[in-house]
Amino acid sequence: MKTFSSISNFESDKRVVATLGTFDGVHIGHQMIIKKLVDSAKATGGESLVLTFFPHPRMVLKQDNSIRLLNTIEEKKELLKGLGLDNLVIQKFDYEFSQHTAEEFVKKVLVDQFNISKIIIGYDHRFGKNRTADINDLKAFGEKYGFEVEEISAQEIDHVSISSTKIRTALEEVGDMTLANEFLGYEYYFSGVVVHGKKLGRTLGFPTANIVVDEDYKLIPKNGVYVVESELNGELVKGMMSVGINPTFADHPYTIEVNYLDWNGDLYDQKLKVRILDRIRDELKFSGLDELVAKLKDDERVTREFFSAYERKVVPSDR
Ligand SMILES: Cc1cc2nc3c(=O)[nH]c(=O)nc-3n(C[C@H](O)[C@H](O)[C@H](O)COP(=O)(O)O)c2cc1C
Ligand SMILES: Nc1ncnc2c1ncn2[C@@H]1O[C@H](COP(=O)(O)OP(=O)(O)O)[C@@H](O)[C@H]1O
Repeated sequence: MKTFSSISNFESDKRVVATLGTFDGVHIGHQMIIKKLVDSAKATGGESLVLTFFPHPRMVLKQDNSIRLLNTIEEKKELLKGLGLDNLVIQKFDYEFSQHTAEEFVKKVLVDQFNISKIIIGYDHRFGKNRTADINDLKAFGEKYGFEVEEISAQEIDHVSISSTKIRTALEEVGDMTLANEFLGYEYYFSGVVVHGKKLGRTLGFPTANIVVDEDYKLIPKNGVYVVESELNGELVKGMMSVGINPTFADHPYTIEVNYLDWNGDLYDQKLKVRILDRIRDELKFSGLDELVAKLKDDERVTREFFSAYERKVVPSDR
């Protein structure tokens, strides 16, 4: 897969089958669209292309920096590459770009720059300045400029009834990993670097790798305790993760910490990828360390039980 950092950098001598959107999460609804795109490009001897925008239009137009996204740009690249996409164009979405009228966008970008033979798009897609144009306008432009428009119907989209917003809400408000992972079609994951903590974990018999996530816009599920898995030095390792402020300790900062089961070694400064499989419980405030350690032992038991019954319904992202 080739990645382009702007529309104007794109070049290809083949005609292109394109789609556009944010594709946050690259969930199974998105995967269906990308599959159509890749198949259609193969069938016509052309190349597939996804045009995506970064930062998220909501961050720019509504100046809403509180929005957390399911994927970092790096993750999106990885997921789209795995689906066999030929070209990913990441256009900086800024005020200037948002001012393109629908026809300017179609002519300058889709026709002159991408030379599309076809665009595949959802029935409810709106585009251009102030989102004024819809699929019927796009079809009219298609006739004018000579490209096909393949509409993804309401039935096809509603059939899966999945949206990035639903997944974000499930993770942020409930911590519902089962629903999120089912909708994503892969196990939700994040990456980050292991930093030094308070060195308390080891004294409790549960050392925890404290992870600082790569991008601050990456959505981390609601505070609580989770079953996770990582590859450590090439070995698949089970773990339990605590996300939150650890209320047992006064003024504890927000941390993301993983205790890996049956594993011992130094993880400082390593970059880890953590896949989140299930939620165990909310964070609790304990009366003392004994009570905390008793609960950690219980969490460990729950984690082991989870794995002994776990049947993978979805593929891990990197396999
Ligand atoms: C699986 C797991 C669950 C945890 N649950 C809680 C909790 O409910 N309440 C709490 O105050 N701390 C909780 N902790 C955090 C520990 O109390 C402790 O702060 C941490 O393991 C030590 O941090 P350190 O790496 O900075 O030494 C949990 C830790 C783990 C690994
Ligand atoms: N099973 C394990 N799970 C997590 N980290 C471990 C494990 N065994 C050893 N470690 C190491 O111990 C560190 C965590 O120990 P801890 O006492 O909690 O220190 P810190 O407060 O710096 O995180 C990890 O960063 C890692 O280098």
